[in-house]
Amino acid sequence: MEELKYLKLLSKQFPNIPAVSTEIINLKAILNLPKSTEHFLTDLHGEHEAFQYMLKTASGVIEYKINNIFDKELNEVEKRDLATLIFYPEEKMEKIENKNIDGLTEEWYKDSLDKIIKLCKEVSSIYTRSKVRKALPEEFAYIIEELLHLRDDDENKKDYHEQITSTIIEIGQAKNFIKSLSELIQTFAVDKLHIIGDIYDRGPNPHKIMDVLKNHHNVDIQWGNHDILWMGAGLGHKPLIATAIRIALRYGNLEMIEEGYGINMRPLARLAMENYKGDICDVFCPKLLDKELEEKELRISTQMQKAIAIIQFKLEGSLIKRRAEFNMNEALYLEKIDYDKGILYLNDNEIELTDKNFPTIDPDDPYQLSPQEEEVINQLSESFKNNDKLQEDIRFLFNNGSMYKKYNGNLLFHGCVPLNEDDDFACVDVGGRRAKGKELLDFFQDIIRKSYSDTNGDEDQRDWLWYLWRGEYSPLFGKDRMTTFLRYFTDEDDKSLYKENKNPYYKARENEFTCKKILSEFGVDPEKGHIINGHTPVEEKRGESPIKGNGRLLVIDGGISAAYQKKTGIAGYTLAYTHSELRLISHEPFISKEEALTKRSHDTVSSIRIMKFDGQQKIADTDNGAKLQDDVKYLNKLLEAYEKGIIKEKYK
Ligand SMILES: O=P(O)(O)OC[C@H]1O[C@](O)(COP(=O)(O)O)[C@@H](O)[C@@H]1O
Ligand SMILES: [Mn+2]
Repeated sequence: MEELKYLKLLSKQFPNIPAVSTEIINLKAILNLPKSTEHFLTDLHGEHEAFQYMLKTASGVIEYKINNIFDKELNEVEKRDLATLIFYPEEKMEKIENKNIDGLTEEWYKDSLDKIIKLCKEVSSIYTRSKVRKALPEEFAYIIEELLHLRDDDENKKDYHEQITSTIIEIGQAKNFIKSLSELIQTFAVDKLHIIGDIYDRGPNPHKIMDVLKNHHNVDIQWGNHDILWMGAGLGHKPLIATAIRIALRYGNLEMIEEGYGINMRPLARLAMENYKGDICDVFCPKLLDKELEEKELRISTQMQKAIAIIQFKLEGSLIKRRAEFNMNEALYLEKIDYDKGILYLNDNEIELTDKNFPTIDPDDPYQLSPQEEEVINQLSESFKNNDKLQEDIRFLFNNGSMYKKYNGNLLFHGCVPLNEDDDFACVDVGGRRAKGKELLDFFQDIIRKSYSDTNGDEDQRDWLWYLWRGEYSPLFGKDRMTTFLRYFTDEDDKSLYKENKNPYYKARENEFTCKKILSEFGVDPEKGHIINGHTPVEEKRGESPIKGNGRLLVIDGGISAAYQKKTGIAGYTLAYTHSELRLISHEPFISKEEALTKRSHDTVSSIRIMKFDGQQKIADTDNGAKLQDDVKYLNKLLEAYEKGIIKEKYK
């Protein structure tokens, strides 16, 4: 009965036998198309240019195609020229124009258009006509569609094709065409983009990465700890705002806050100058990566970092006291200090502080903000909450992100599934109950969504975002503690004070057994699926492998973040999942767009094949394919109902 009701509903969309039949034929054809490419990136950490490059090149997929199609026809330099024209069409054309006396000749345009059209045909060939049509730029949709559907061997249409390209050149539209077609190639080369977390912090341009993601045709995000930090900050959570600003100052990225988001930092600068005047506080000096600051600017920025760090520690202290269930008393440092002597009493140890200047701390009430600190953080909180760009960015993160994702037989998450010392799922007290494994991640996901949708701004809910940033059982953080305070204020020979211990997950994931257990817990086939992780830079230099658990788990954070490249020795891994293989790609550090444009040889990416499929993976083998197959099943039933007269056909 239920089924009949459903079929009747379906008959509104497909009112007669020809309509149902057309749809069945259409869906069956789609199921037979090759699976489109998925591209996995992680830990972008504000490195907008490197990210753009990986995206534009589809981690080597485009160069790979150029190699295949133009194998004999073009030499290495010509192939690279074609590749860079597709990656950076405007800049590349400008370069050639400036170099050649004749500028861009008609012959050059013709030749380039021909090659680009050929490549575009190839990358779009795995999609249905209707999907291709939807991706076309409005202004040239009709012409591009014509060009893409002309067959190379159709002699009759050869003149027609040539006529189109020469007219494009004649009417001065060749540049625009090359640009549009290049963008199309980039769009078609990768159908689905997965970002396994950490878009924010350390690098200079997370706000620009967000703009790219917001415009992407098909992206999902698995939240990282640094994203949660900004999502909470955007909701006005003060300890998270203080942390986000502190990290921006630490990495010399004030510009991102002031210009990228247009947040006024003058009140904090004033507070810093008034309270920390003459304070040397070297440890608060920004880690400058590629720019130099003037002496005065450097001093102010250093003092600002200290000022906001103290605000952060005070706010965190109050939060830890308010939320006993977070179990973080260990981090209540400010009340364990003898301010006259400058000594920290920690677990029976007396530790001399390296910096004893705490002008805004009242030893009797160390977590109390001074009136000026209070004013500054309130003003910052209002600026964050009322900032249109930031609100747009975090809305996108809340709406398009999740704690984990199951996609085409793989399990994607940023950090870990917390385990205990016995390598079992850690059982954690959360929100008045105990949860572990998938249930724990679902709990967090739920609370994150509520923290956004609950417009009354329940502070208790938002504290969980802070917990996810740095709590012991946070699947996004995956360490037992965060030792920021100790790293700023102590300098013991014994660096164990600073040690942040990773959750047992990070050892256990070396075992195939644990990986399979986790895959099963999340309902993913343990024999075929993979866990795909970010978060911990793979130290290739020290011989660490990104492939763990006998191939069941892949860590693709090799450090796109410039700040981590010394440690890793490379510039990150990405993963491409095509219809024929799963391929892990290791990248050399990205220097600059300029260098990418002038390089004469092809990209120095090396790749490891994780899995090669027998034959070709079809759409029928994907999650979407399963849904389509289900649709076909019901359409067949509808067809039968029409044939048997159970449901009456309608014709207009
Ligand atoms: O190097 P910094 O800026 O002090 O940051 C270190 C902090 O970042 C973290 O590594 C977290 O960031 P990641 O997710 O990028 O690892 C903390 O564990 C650590 O306390
Ligand atoms: Mn992380």
